[in-house]
Amino acid sequence: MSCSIRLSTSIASSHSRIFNKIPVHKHGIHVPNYVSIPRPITAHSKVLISENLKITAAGQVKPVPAGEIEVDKVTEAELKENGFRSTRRTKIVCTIGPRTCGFEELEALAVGGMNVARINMCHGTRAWHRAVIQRVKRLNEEKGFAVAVMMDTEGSGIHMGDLNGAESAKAEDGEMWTFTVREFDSPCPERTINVNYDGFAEDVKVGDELLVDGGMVRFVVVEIIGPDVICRCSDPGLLLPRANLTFWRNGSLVQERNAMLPTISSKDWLDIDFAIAEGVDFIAVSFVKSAEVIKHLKSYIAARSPDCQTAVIAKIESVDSLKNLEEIIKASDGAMVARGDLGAQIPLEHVPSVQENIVQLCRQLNKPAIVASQLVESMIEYPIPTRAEVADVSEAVAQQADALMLSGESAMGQYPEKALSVLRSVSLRIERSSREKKRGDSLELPTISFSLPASISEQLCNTAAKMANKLEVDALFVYTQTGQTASLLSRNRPDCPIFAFTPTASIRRRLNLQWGLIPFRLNFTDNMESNLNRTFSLLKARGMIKSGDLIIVVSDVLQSVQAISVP
Ligand SMILES: Nc1ncnc2c1ncn2[C@@H]1O[C@H](COP(=O)(O)OP(=O)(O)OP(=O)(O)O)[C@@H](O)[C@H]1O
Ligand SMILES: CC(=O)C(=O)O
Ligand SMILES: [K+]
Ligand SMILES: [Mg+2]
Repeated sequence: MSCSIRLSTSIASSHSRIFNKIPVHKHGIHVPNYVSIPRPITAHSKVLISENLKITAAGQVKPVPAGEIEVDKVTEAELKENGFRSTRRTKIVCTIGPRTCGFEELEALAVGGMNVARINMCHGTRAWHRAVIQRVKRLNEEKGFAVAVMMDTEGSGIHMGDLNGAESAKAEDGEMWTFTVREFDSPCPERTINVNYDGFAEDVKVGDELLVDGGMVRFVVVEIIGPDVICRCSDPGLLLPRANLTFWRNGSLVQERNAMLPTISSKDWLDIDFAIAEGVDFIAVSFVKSAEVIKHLKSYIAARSPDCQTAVIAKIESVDSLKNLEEIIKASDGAMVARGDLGAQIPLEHVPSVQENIVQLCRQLNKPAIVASQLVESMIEYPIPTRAEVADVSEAVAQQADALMLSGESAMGQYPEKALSVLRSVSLRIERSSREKKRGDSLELPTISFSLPASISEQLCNTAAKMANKLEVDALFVYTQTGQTASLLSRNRPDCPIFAFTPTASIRRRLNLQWGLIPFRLNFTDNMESNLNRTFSLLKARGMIKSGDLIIVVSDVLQSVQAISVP
C-alpha cells in the first residue's frame, strides 16, 4: 500500500514549516530537518480527511545508533517470535516482599511480565523499601524494562502488630486472646496482640465480633479491662503479622471514632515524602473516603516537586469510598479495587458487582483500574491455582480491567513466578477469546474532554481505534508527550496492541499500568514523516515489525491519524 489515509486537524495541515539546522533529537544523527511549529488550536480548527500522504522515504532503512529506542528484551522477543496479536493487554502488578526483594528475583518477575512493582508501607522499614526501589531502577536501566514502582500507604486502618517477628500464629477454637493498645518494651506475652489504634479499647463493647482479615479468624469480645480487650476465638485460623481488624455489632460494621481517623496519617505523610524523594511512579492511598484527600495529596505533590510525575491511585476498600466513588475516581489518576479490606467492610457477595462497577466507571472516566487481592491466593502455598481462582482471574480480564495484582502470592508466597505466569497465561487466553467473541464492545464511552483540543484528541482516538478494528490493522502507534493520547486509545480497548512512543522515561513507566499499551521511550519531533521513518527503521532493524504490516498512527503533537502500510 503506497497511499495512506490522513485524518488531521486543519491546524496540523497548516503548520508553518521552517528549515532548521538545529539537531532535532538527543541521540539522533545531526542532520538538517524540517520542524513544524504548531500554531495554537483555535475554535475554528476543523477535522479534515485527505488521501494524499505518501510515506516515500520510509522504504530506505538506514542503520540507526543502538539505544535510540528503549524497549525491554522480553517485549522485543515476544513481538519477534509471536507477532502483534500475541502480546498481553492486561497489566500485572506484583507486591514485593521478603520472597522477591532481591535483584535476581525482581529480574525474574520482570522477565515473567511484571509491569508494576508494589511496595506496601504496612511492612518493612524505609531502608528496606529504598533498596527495593533502587533495584527496580537498576533493572530498568540495565535491561531496558519500564517497571513502574507503586508505593501503597499504610493508612489508618486498624491492624494488629507484627507478632514478635513470627511468620504467623495459630488461633484455636475457644482459646482466649488479648488484643491490647498497651506498648511492650519486650516481646508481647503469649496470646497477646498489639493493636495500632489507640481508641480501640474504648470503641469496642462486650459481645462485639472481631474479624481478622475480613473473617479469616473471628473472636468475640468477652471482657474489657482498661487497655486490654479479652476475646474468645470463635472461628479458628492463622493470624498473619499486621493483619487488618474490623469489629461488628449486631451484624453491622462498627464505625465510630475509628471512622474519624485521617486517611493519610502522620506516618503516611513521611512515607509520601519518601516516595517523592525516591521518584516513585504511583502512590496508592489506602482507605480513601473522599475526593478531597486525593485533591489535597495531588496539590501537595505538585507543590513539593513541580516536575514530579507521581500519580495518585485511590484504593477503594471501604464503605465510605463507595459512597463517593465517582468523585474519588475523577480526582485520582486511577483506582484499585482492594478486595481484601473491601470484603471485610461489605458483604462478600457484593464484592463482584462492586468490582465490575468500578472497572467500568474507571474506563468511562479514562482512569486505569487495578483488580487486587486473593486472585490466586492458594498459590501462596501451592504450585497451581484452584479452578475457582482461575475463573476469578478470567472474569477480571474479561471485564477488561487495566491490571491484576498479586499480593501475598508474590510478597511472601512459595511460588511467586508461577503465580505470575498463571495471571499471564489466563490473561492471554481470555483476551483472545474476548476478541473473537467481541466481548466488552458494548460499554458506552461518554465524552470526557472539556476543552476543544482535548475533545479533538478524544474523538481522534475513538476514530483511530474504530478504524483499527475495521481494517484489522496490526498495531496502533501513538506519539505522545504527556501520555494522554495513549491513554485515550487504550480506553477504547482496540483489538490490536498500542505502541506508545514517549520521550520521557517516567511517562513510559506510568503508561505501563494501562491496558494494551506497549510503551517505548523515543525522542521525536513534530515532523511526523521523519518520526515514522525513524521508528520504522528502528523497529525493523530489531525485527519487531516488518514490511507490509498495517499500522494506524496517532500523534498528539499534530492531532492526526494516518493509516500506513510499513514500507
Ligand atoms: N515488605 C514486606 N515485608 C514483609 N512481609 C510483607 C511485605 N510486603 C508484604 N508482605 C507480606 O505479604 C502479605 C500480603 O501483602 P500485601 O501487602 O499485599 O497485603 P494486603 O493485605 O493486600 O495489603 P493492605 O495491607 O494494603 O491491605 C502480608 O500480609 C505480609 O505477610
Ligand atoms: C490491596 C489491599 O489493600 C486490599 O485488598 O485490602
Ligand atoms: K497498605
Ligand atoms: Mg487494604
